[in-house]
Amino acid sequence: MQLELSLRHDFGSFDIDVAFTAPKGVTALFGPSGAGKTTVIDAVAGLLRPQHGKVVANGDVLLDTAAGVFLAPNRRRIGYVFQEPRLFPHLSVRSNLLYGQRFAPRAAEGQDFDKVTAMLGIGALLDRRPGALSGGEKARVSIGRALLSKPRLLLLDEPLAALDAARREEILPFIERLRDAGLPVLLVSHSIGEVARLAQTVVLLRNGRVVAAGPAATLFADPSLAASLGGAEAGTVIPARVAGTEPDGLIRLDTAGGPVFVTDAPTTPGTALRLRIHASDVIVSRTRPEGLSALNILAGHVRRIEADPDGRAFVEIAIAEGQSILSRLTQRSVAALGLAPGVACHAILKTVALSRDDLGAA
Ligand SMILES: Nc1ncnc2c1ncn2[C@@H]1O[C@H](COP(=O)(O)OP(=O)(O)OP(=O)(O)O)[C@@H](O)[C@H]1O
Repeated sequence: MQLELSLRHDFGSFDIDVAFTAPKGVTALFGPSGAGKTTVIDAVAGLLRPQHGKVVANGDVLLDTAAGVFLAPNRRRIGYVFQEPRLFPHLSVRSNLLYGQRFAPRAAEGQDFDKVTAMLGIGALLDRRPGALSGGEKARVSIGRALLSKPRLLLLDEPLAALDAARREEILPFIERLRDAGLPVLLVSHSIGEVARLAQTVVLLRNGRVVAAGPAATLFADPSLAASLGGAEAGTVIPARVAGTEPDGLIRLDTAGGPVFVTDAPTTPGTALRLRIHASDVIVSRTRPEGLSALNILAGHVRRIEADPDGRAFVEIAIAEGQSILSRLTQRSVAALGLAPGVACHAILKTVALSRDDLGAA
């Protein structure tokens, strides 16, 4: 499944001109408020009829202004989950879910009622009304309703924004499962942590234009994009695999740059994970440090350095072919250490800095 989109529209006070391709998996639209994220997904859903544009989902043309094609929203087979779950308050959870199912084409592939309710953990809620659900439960029901319409593509517009951290943590694994089940997802999110955890592809928007688009790991490792992709919360995502539990309880993850020890992670050896490493949690040493309490020392070399206007810099450290992590240092440290592209160095991470939030399913 692949989504190709080009879109030009002038609202008068704001004009948007974007084009990108979303391969299968989760594609995140990221950017500041007013960048045009919702406008893009509204055009995909058919809620906006742009002045110029083309939307092709797996070869099916949903919109082509040049050819006069505009498929009505209900014929696009797209599931749209809004920030606030728009459930029918007078209907039970079961009836809300069945409402989604009414739109599913008979022959369409997709998961059936029992599978969806089991996957989202909402089987016990079926006879309740939405008013008697928590925010996280409502979000799951609204994702379930969208899934039961057997969409070819799921649009998630800030589905977790209204939830607290605990409820978010409740939903994230379900979105990971959708991704793993192969359903393409276009996700709008303000949270760089969420994007890092879920997205394989990132489209960075600003002022109605695409600033950068491509594989998430590549964009996150680009120091020149770090200010836009999180700023103080910027970080990279690297693959990791659970090696086992140490006698002292720490869990060893193997990465291409060496072992990383964490306190909270799945313990089944062999489990593949995505490990997010915050740039501000990484310090850099030219020599391999001795007598240091931090256990996580990854060897690599400097690839790129990008200075900030505020006296700091993002340093990209390559730890393996195609894998980098970022460190956020003061420019003074960069100079004192003599860091420059090609210089060998060690990236040091504190074990306690690596929390469960930073580990996602691969
Ligand atoms: N129907 C409309 N008429 C006029 N302007 C509009 C319309 N819809 C959106 N806009 C403008 O387009 C711009 C982009 O809006 P959009 O909702 O796509 O941004 P966004 O990136 O989703 O922002 P946020 O993160 O705040 O939701 C905004 O300046 C908005 O005011």
